[in-house]
Amino acid sequence: MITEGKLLGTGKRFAIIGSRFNEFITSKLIGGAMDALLRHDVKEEDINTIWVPGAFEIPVVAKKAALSGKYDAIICVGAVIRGSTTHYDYVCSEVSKGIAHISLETGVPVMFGVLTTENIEQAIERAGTKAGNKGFDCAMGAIEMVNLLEQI
Ligand SMILES: Nc1c(NC[C@H](O)[C@H](O)[C@H](O)CO)[nH]c(=O)[nH]c1=O
Ligand SMILES: CC(=O)[C@@H](O)COP(=O)(O)O
Repeated sequence: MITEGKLLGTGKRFAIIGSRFNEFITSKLIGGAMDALLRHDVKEEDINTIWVPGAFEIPVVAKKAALSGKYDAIICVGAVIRGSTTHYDYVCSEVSKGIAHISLETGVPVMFGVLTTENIEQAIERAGTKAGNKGFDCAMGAIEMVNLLEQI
């Protein structure tokens, strides 16, 4: 019987990929992810934080990380905030599709922690204020997925 995923990251290795666009949000998401990992028995030396220019660049780096065999899970965080053109739609669509595809293609859990918001306020709310920290949540999901996949 597959038990509910354990919430310990003992001995597991994680990559956190953050996009520098809206860095003031991404840095909070990375902090939340680090907090979750360290609180659940992951060693600091087993966490590699990688910065990319924007969310659109996350998938290519996530794919290389997943194929490297160096990580048990990959946590992708960033903030795509709608502007005045349709660029937002294309970035969000490609980032989400890309991340999902890598997970399925490689079998490595690649967590989608990229905020896609209508405005800055919504992003701030999800980066450690009244709506929690999506980076923390994604890291907890990563720990659960690593343990769960070991049991299947
Ligand atoms: N507007 C946002 C972007 N745009 C930049 C793209 O992600 C990409 O870096 C560029 O199109 C070059 O390939 N990125 C974000 O992460 N957040 C945004 O709000
Ligand atoms: C998500 C984006 O790419 C967006 O912030 C860019 O802003 P704009 O659509 O005003 O060029």
